[in-house]
Amino acid sequence: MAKLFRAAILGPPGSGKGTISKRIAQSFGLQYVSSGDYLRAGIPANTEAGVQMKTYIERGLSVPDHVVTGLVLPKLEQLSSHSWLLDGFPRTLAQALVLNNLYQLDLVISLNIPYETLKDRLSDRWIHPASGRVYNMSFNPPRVQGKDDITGEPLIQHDDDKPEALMSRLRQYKEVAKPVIDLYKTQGILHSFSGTETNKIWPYINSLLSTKLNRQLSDAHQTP
Ligand SMILES: Nc1nc2c(ncn2[C@@H]2O[C@H](COP(=O)(O)OP(=O)(O)O)[C@@H](O)[C@H]2O)c(=O)[nH]1
Ligand SMILES: Nc1ncnc2c1ncn2[C@@H]1O[C@H](COP(=O)(O)OP(=O)(O)O)[C@@H](O)[C@H]1O
Repeated sequence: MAKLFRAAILGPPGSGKGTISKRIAQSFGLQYVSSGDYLRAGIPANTEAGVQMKTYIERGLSVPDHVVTGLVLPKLEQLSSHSWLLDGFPRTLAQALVLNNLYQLDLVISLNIPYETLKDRLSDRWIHPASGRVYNMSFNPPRVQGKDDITGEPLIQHDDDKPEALMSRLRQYKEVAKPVIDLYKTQGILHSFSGTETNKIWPYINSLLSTKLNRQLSDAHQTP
């Protein structure tokens, strides 16, 4: 059996993690595991804890580690025979250490996108709240303006995607992400990509993954 491939993509809100992850999942057949999607889907709306969690998500604040790991790790257990790509997890060092105790990642992609670009993208980001589907009015607009492509339901804009809130979200992201990035750098599995356009970064990520996955496959074939 081919060896399983485990990867994660890191980057600030708006850096294109979701957009790039979907391309990776499609091109390389990895299972896509998004902590944001699981949090949105997994939080019971009608409990006090659920209401509190929703407030974190709506404001773009980090949800407590035990809540996120409690949702993501069981999903990974279900995917024990699959190769996967994590989007948005781990976000904190505590999450990274828990993950590290269970799985050895093969590759971590880190996206470095200038603040001005993030600000422009997020102020133009529209979301279908029930599914987490994301649109951008210039980059990937919905087929009908203001409506989700699949359900036809209205799209909304998050308050925390507005420039005033974004600055503090990004500052918080940077502080929290640094030790996570350092951990993966030390392990020699970190690959960073900088730029302002997803379509220009994508060919480099595509080629990195092709190389890594081919190498992994040929190593697996050589193992007696
Ligand atoms: N203009 C522009 N928008 C982009 C580009 N890449 C992604 N986006 C949009 O920017 C927003 C943030 O991207 P997303 O993948 O949700 O980032 P995430 O928060 O890191 O998961 C979305 O509205 C995307 O459609 C790009 O190269 N140019
Ligand atoms: N690993 C995580 N740790 C803590 N909170 C998280 C994590 N992943 C997602 N969240 C919460 O879910 C929200 C939505 O996540 P996501 O869809 O990845 O959006 P974004 O890329 O804009 O941060 C985040 O703003 C945050 O509140």
